[in-house]
Amino acid sequence: MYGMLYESVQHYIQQEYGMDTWKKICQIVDCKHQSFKTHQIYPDKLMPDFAAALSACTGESFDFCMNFFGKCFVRFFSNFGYDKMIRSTGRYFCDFLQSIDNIHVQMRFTYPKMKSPSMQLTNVDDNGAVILYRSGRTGMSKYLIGQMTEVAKEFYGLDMTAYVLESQNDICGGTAGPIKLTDGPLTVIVKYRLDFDNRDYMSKRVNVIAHPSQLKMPSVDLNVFLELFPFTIVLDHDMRITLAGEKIIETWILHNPGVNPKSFIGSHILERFKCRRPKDTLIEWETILQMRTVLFEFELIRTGHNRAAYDAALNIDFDNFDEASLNEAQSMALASAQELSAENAKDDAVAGTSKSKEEIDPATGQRRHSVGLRSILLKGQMFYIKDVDSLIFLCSPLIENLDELHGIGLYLNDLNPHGLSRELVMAGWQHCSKLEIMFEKEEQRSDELEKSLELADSWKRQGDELLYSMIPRPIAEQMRKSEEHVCQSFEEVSVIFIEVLNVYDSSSNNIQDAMQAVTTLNKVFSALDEEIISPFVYKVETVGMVYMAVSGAPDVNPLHAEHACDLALRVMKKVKAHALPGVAIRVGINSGPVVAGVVGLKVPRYCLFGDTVNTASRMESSSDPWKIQLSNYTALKVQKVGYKVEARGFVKVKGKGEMETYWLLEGPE
Ligand code: HEM
Ligand SMILES: Nc1nc2c(ncn2[C@@H]2O[C@H](COP(=O)(O)OP(=O)(O)OP(=O)(O)O)[C@@H](O)[C@H]2O)c(=O)[nH]1
Repeated sequence: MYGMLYESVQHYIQQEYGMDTWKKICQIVDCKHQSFKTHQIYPDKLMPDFAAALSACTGESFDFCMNFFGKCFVRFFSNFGYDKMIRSTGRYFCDFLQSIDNIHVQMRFTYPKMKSPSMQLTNVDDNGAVILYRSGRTGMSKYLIGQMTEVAKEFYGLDMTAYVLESQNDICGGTAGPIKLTDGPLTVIVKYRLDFDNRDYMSKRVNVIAHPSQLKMPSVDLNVFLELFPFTIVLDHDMRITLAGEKIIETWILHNPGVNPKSFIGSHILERFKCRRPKDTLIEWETILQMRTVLFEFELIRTGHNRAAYDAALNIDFDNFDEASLNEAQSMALASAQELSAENAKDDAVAGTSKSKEEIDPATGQRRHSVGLRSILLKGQMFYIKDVDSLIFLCSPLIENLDELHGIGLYLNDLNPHGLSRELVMAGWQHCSKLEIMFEKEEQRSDELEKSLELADSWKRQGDELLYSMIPRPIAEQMRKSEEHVCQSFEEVSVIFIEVLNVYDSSSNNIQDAMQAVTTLNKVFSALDEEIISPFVYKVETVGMVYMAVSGAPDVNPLHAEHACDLALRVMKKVKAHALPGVAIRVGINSGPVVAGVVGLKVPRYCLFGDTVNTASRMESSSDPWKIQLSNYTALKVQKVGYKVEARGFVKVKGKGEMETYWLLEGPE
């Protein structure tokens, strides 16, 4: 499915539910796309997966989400100026409903690989209408309701409610989980009742009075139609071709060399054509009579393989058919035509059962090339002509560009001059070449955008890592969300100070010594960093040879004293194992209340304030090498849970007087 539909989903989920929800949905769906390219095709199943993920994130039902996506699409396509197209479809909502097919068909140049649904208005009344939706995709029926509701409201000021009257193969409908959206063998058919105020349309429709001059006009001779529309065919109640425009017969012969040209007239339409749109339509008089507002597409069945056979077959005199009189080329043409038509019949038999055999080449999205000529696709509507009690398929060939025109074996002058076919081909051709340039430019731009998004993403990640190294992640995220300054008080934390000893003799002026000291210090501090296990312990800062950490902030942690002691014991062991010559460390820990906050603008730091910090620092500065000194309060806390401590006695601590302290010997068994 084209990226435009997913762009609308992404845009409005971000707008209505926020970027975090969108990111969460992408995670659930495992969607790798940072953005969607309008004209690129993505897997169909993404749409229901997004709906199921949004349903899981918001608690809304799956159907609600698909309905929401349909509304998003209508709001979004105005960005492409398509709202003008909707407004121009007609004065009334019913005019629009009858034009949806046409809208998609007209979009073929812009979305050449589009496999759009077909819609058919089967009934209109003062209170609304009944519409039949056919599609090769499952799960989109509520999406369509969202689209129609939004168009009714936005473009026609109508409050419309839609509900499903009956449906075939539609597995949507309240399913909470993702559903498989496949272009499978099934054709989804859903009949909706649309309730809205339709009195204006009905009144104007009934009161259309033919101009008096029209009443006297003679009925039109069918042959005039056939001249005006040379690809037209006329059908009787058995759906047999009773009349046909000269161009369609000529093309049929071109595509079926060696088959009696006269056999075209009188044959059943399905002997000569495959109905491409609407899919799986019953080609019977009564059914088609109900579908006069629907756009049909019929593909000419061809056994055509090359011009030589065609040229040879041209002079076969089928009226006085005498096999013996055929020359070699004509006999070959006849034989290969019969052989290919048998093959075609076999193909159709296979396609008939699987119904999924697409004539569309999945790689290019174009109709598969025949061995020689391309098949021709006729697009038009079925009209009932009362005078002759016949259906006329008023159509013209759907040709996207000059290459396709040649591929079918036609020329511009084969297309009726007054219809738009020629302009369409030329416009299509120019349009396509312009579009191709635009697509390439857009592809480049979106690749650049994709790359810059990835680059921005990696920069953001690096920035975040840098930020989280200065400020704890929860604090940084809190700061992102609100402008106000972050400052918190904690009832009880444990602060750890670790000083690295004998790394550097400050009296030495020797550069080598200084560089050696930096290397050693970096080694020790890196070893300490590896022991910081978030969120139990957080590294606050390093000042000179001193490394400061805290347990219990920013994430409150009742076991802060234990985690602080565990860190100290691990670090002691690790630095000893490094056996750096002459280097030793000493550790001090204290527990108590602190105030924590981010200070500074240039290099914002997460700092702790309070006497607890000062005392912890004193525990370290008055400790011995290779020793862990605990304040009295911390020692008693951890002793209760099995940590082995040894009383050091009373120590004279600067600014604190005599303090009873303890050595930490080891952790609990
Ligand atoms: C006016 C501009 C519109 C454009 C450019 C447009 C284009 C498209 C495109 C590109 C697709 C995807 C098909 C594919 O990728 O194979 C699509 C699908 C679809 N469109 Fe439109 N569309 C338009 C209007 C509408 C409107 C007004 C409706 C109905 C009210 C509608 C109903 C649908 C539905 C139901 C699908 C889903 C495919 C499916 O059911 O098979 N579209 N359309
Ligand atoms: N690294 C670090 N040390 C701190 C912090 N807060 C206090 N200290 C140290 O804790 C010790 C005791 O602090 P105070 O009681 O304020 O003593 P002071 O008079 O400011 O500093 P001294 O000159 O060391 O006595 C001092 O050595 C401070 O440097 C801090 O946030 N980070």
